[in-house]
Amino acid sequence: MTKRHRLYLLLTLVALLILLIFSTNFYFIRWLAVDQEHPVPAQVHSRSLVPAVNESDALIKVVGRTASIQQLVETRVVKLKTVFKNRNPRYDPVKRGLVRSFGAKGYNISTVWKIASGWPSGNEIFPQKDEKIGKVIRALQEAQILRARNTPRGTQLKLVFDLAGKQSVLFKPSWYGRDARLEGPVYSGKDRHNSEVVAFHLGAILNLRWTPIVVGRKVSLTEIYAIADDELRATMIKNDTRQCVYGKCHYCRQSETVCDSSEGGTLEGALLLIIPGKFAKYRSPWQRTYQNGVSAEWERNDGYCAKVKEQLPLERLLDLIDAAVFDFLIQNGDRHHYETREDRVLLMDNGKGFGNAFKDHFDILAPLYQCCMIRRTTWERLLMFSGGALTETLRELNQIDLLNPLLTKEHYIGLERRLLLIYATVELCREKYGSKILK
Ligand SMILES: Nc1ncnc2c1ncn2[C@@H]1O[C@H](COP(=O)(O)OP(=O)(O)OP(=O)(O)O)[C@@H](O)[C@H]1O
Ligand SMILES: [Mn+2]
Repeated sequence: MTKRHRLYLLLTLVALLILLIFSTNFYFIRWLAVDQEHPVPAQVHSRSLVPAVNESDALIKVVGRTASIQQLVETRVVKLKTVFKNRNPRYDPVKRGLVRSFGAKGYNISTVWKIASGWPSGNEIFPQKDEKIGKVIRALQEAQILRARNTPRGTQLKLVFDLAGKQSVLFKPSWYGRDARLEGPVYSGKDRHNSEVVAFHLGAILNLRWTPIVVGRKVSLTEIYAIADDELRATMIKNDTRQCVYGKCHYCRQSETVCDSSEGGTLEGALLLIIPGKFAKYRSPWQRTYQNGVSAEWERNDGYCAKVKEQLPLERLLDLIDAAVFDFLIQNGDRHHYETREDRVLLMDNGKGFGNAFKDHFDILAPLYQCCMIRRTTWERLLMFSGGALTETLRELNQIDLLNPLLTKEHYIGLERRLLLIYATVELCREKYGSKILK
């Protein structure tokens, strides 16, 4: 071999070596991106592979990731088949059954509360179809309020009323008008009483009957003052002639009151029937940090669900995914903790929904798109209410409430828009992993 030949051979070997290193790396990166253990749609994952950034850019990175998944899902919405866009005739008898059950009707005050307290089983708080629901609703709307006090439970202003017939209820007052539009983080603002009522109706429609029974009601704070205990009275003040209250709680301030209206002399609020039984409280695995610019692990790690799967039984995870679907529809991004009854997840505290009809906080759906699974029963129920049937049914239930209209037209439009986003998310998961995503 000449010197020249040896040089050629050496150069060829070096080139081959470089090629080998390059291709191994390429396959390694691809393997990372496919990520079998952490089921996330492939496109979702690769589009979210944002170049590494320094810590101060962390939020941008997080926003970039969620936004790219959202973009992908939004693109998929356009291609949804007609089953997702047309009405499914099967919803109609279900709607009629619900409207009949929920329709307010006459009751006996000495038996009505016992009926309701006998219903809860596991996390199901009321029956699927029972005209006695209408009796409980009417009783909540009409029963005389005998005593009132403050409760420090939770962090926001809440009262406890003792109703005739020996039943206590929680009262969450109205802080906003129906067309309020809250900007900023998803958990902004105070409770929305209408959200509590709508959540009850939506839970019935989706057959996630895990919410308390709730009605809207106007109460006179002047009358409440007369039956309030001393502690509550101490937080009730007059503004001109109107009676106001600020209560005692973590976020209660004398400068932040709710008051009787000047016209009718009443204040709107939601009356929540107290769910009997013992609850356990857990930190949500998808809890937010509640700090601007600080992200939680679930916001950074697309493979986060694999970790949650190691820590929770499948049933709990499926409950949390159902809750995420529910919360995404109402736009409640504040389920920092969840409570269980007989080991099943409750949908308690639904006051942070419907803050902004024009906004879809997509990351509320993270449990669904990060785990890529959903209960088959939930999926089929969602499909039953396609093509506008969801809000048609919801409007009819909402109409039964004394505070109707509970939502503006824009909120109903928002609900339908989000339902399509849920369909598209599940379809993307199904395309990637097949029908095994339905549990
Ligand atoms: N309908 C109900 N039946 C029984 N208990 C209830 C009901 N609603 C709320 N609670 C209890 O009261 C606690 C506080 O209620 P809620 O979570 O609605 O208040 P909050 O002020 O929004 O609290 P947070 O700021 O922690 O979200 C709940 O954790 C739950 O244990
Ligand atoms: Mn809350």
